[in-house]
Amino acid sequence: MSSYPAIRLRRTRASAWSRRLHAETVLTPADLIWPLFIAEGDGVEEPIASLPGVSRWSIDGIVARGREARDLGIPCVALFPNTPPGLRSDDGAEALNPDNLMCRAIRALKDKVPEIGVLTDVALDPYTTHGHDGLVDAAGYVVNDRTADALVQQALNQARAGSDIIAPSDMMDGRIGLIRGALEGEGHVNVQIMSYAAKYASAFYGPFRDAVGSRGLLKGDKKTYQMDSANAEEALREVALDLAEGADSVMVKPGLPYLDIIARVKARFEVPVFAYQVSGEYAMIEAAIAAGAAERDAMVLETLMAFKRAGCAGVLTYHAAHAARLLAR
Ligand SMILES: NCC(=O)CCC(=O)O
Ligand SMILES: [Mg+2]
Repeated sequence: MSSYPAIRLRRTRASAWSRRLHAETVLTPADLIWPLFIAEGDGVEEPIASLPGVSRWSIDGIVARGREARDLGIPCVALFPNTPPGLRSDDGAEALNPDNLMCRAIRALKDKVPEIGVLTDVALDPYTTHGHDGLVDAAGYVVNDRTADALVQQALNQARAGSDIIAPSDMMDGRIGLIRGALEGEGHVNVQIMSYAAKYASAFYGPFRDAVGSRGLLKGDKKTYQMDSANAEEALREVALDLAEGADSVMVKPGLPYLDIIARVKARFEVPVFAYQVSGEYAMIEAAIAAGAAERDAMVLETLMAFKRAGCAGVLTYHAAHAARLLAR
C-alpha cells in the first residue's frame, strides 16, 4: 500500500473547470460600487496625480461614466464633489444648496441613467475651509450635535435631488437615527442609508483629499471622530448602534487593512456589509504595478475577491470599471 495520502486536496485544483466548480466565493460586476469625483464645468476631465487612472469629471462626464457603469453591469456609483474654493466656508453651507455640484450630478444621473443606483456621501469635508467633516468650535474640536443637525439637512438635500443611498461618512454619534427620522418625515421611505459605521482615522485617505480638494485645507487630523486602528470591539459597538438607529447596510473603511473587522461584523450581525477600498489602497496597488512589482489584472481581482471572502455584499473601489471589464471576459 502507498504511504501517500488518499485525501488529496490538490485533486479538485487540477483543472480550470474544477477550480471554477469548487469556488466558494464569486465576484461579479454586481458586487461593485464605483466612486466618481465631480468637477465644475462642461467637457472637463481633470486627472488626479496621486490617483493615476482616476479623474474628476464635469457632470456630462459623470453621466457618461454612469452609462459605462450600467453597460458593465455595475449597479451603483458613489459621488464626491470637488467644490470650487470660493464656495467653501467655515460651516460648509454649500452642502445644503439644492443646486450644488452634488445635487446637479444626482439629478443628471437619475434623469439620464435611471437604471443605476446613486450613492451620495454625507459629511461636510468637501465643503469646509478647514477640511473637517463637521462644524468646528473655537478650540478646533468638531462638535457632534450641531454637526449632526447639519448632516440631516445635507441628507434631505440629497434625497430631494434623487439620491438612492445616503451614506454618512462623518462618524458623528447619533446621526443615523436623526437622518432616518428626517427621511421618513419627508416621505423618502425607500431612500436607503449605508452607514460608514466603522471608519478609521487612516493614513490611506491622502489621494482622496487631493481629489476633493481638501488636503491642503485640513487642519490637524480626524482622530477625535474617526476610529483608532487599535480597536475592533468598538467597531462592533459602532455597527450595533447604526443598525439600531435604522441603517440598511454598514460599511467598514478602509478595506484591506481591516478585513478582520469586516469578518467580525459579518459574523456578529449577518447584515449587508460593504467595504471601501480607499484611495491609498488603490494608489498602493497602482504604484506596485508601475514599479513592475505586480501584475494589475490579477492583483485587482485578488484584492476584490478578498472582500467577498471576508463576507462583503459589495465593495466601493476605484478599480470598479476595470474589474468589471475583466469579469465580463
Ligand atoms: N468619505 C469618503 C472617503 O473619505 C474616501 C476615502 C478614500 O478613498 O481615501
Ligand atoms: Mg457611530
